[in-house]
Amino acid sequence: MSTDPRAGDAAKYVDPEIMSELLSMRSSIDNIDAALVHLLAERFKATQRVGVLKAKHKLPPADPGREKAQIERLKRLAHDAQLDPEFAEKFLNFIIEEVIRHHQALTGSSEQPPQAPRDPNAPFDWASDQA
Ligand SMILES: C=C(O[C@@H]1C=C(C(=O)O)C=C[C@H]1O)C(=O)O
Repeated sequence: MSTDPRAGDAAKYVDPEIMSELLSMRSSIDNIDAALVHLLAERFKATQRVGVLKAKHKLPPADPGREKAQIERLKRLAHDAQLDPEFAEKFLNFIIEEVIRHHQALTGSSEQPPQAPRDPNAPFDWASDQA
């Protein structure tokens, strides 16, 4: 029985010579996934600082204009990098939703973020929530 965490179920049905090629590719995937986790951790530290600033100065948790610009920018970058721009948009919206949830928790707002996927053209209606 294999104890290599990269092997997964493939060890049961993949020939040994193909398996070593697969394991080598999975090593790169492991490194990339580790980098993604570290990058996300740094991004959430940065957005948490923004959330503290917003709470301190009573600013709304969401900024739809900033989100729209950021999503458009990342879609252009994704396109240039041969990554599906629609996927990049969904991924960023997923992260932003979580960030807004954190910001709402810091401000004590009960506003629920819109369900994913967030429409970048539909502004988050912070003002009406304050009425
Ligand atoms: C981080 C911020 O707060 C929210 C989260 C954003 C993000 O994760 O990129 C962008 C805009 C805001 O809706 C910000 O205002 O900069």
